[in-house]
Amino acid sequence: MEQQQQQGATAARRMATLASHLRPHPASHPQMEDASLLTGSNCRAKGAAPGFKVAILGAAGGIGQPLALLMKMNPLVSVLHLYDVVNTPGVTADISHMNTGAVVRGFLGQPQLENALTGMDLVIIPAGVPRKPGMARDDLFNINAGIVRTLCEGIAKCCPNAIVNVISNPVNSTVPIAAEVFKKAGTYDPKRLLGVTTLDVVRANTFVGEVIGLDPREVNVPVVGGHAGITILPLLSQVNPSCSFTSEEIKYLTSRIQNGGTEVVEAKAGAGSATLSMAYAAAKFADACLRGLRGDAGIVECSFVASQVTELPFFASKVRLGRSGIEEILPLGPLNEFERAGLEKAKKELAESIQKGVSFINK
Ligand SMILES: NC(=O)c1ccc[n+]([C@@H]2O[C@H](COP(=O)([O-])OP(=O)(O)OC[C@H]3O[C@@H](n4cnc5c(N)ncnc54)[C@H](O)[C@@H]3O)[C@@H](O)[C@H]2O)c1
Ligand SMILES: O=C(O)C[C@H](O)C(=O)O
Repeated sequence: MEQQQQQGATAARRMATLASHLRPHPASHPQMEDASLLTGSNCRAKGAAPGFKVAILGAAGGIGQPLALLMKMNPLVSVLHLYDVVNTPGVTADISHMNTGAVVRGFLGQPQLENALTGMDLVIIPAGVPRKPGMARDDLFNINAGIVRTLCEGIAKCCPNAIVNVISNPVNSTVPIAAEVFKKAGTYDPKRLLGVTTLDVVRANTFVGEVIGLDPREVNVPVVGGHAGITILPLLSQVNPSCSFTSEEIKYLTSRIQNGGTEVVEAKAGAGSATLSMAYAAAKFADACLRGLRGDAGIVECSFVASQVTELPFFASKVRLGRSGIEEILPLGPLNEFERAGLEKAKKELAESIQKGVSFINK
């Protein structure tokens, strides 16, 4: 009797799956946004393992696509929403065939933004234009500021408690923009808004590993300040494992880390900026946020966040992640003279970039 009931339930589920794939669909693709497949934040999606719900905004882009692939591979993710203004049907179909746990759904264009965001635990934003040779990140402000504002208005409305990871440049301004949007909406929680600076740490670990002859996975370099040129401040005096550098090495490493983005922009010669290493870095950071949400202890990453570590309202430094997002902002630790001088220069530029973002929303 019990066995017959089980067989009946299995057959019904298989029929429903088949029907959902055969049903004519407005977006002409079975994996695209469909109200019948959307679940509340407490429900488990059809066929999904327990886990977190993650949205990527700008998912069809150079970063978005490999990031979608990496998040589909993350066992902590049960539902993955891919939103963009172009090409999400193809990216969604492609990624959804991976036999990993997360259920993937695509959302195309502004009318589908709210469905993309509803019920999300983590929203990652790589939407926006990238640099071309000769440009500074700040040259992207005019286009990307408006994109980030619109997306954050959607977050405030549809998933105000989500952790938000901002990748879109200029990060030193887009994070303050996001904060101002959330303040206006009455949903701002500084513990849940994080600018992604992980690529600076990833690069620093790689370049320092090369110089000292260590596997980069065994190296940890804190990189503080912000995410543009001289605001990127690697603390080479605090490298773990502890090591010393000549002054030539310090100059070389600092400059290479600060200009890592430009190195890629120039090598790509007009075809964009870092996408693959960035997707790796973003996936690493998102995984840390999810492990924090799960309640894992001792998760520490550098990130550009609302901060009292300096007199500036935002600053990148080590933060401890937990169930509520940022649980602690760690102090900078002792800086040497070279780093103190770098910090003063960084703060001047950072203050202007932060103010530019704040004024954009409050003009
Ligand atoms: N934080 C970092 O360390 C870091 C590193 C690399 C790149 N970036 C930045 O990330 C951004 C994206 O870079 P990319 O190489 O992926 O660019 P890309 O042009 O390849 O992709 C951007 C995607 O955003 C989409 N998009 C544009 N407007 C949108 C909107 N309103 N809503 C949703 N999606 C929208 C585009 O359609 C495109 O698919 C750039 O601003 C770049 O400077 C940041
Ligand atoms: O350099 C860029 O424009 C992209 C990104 O900020 C990077 O550091 O690679």
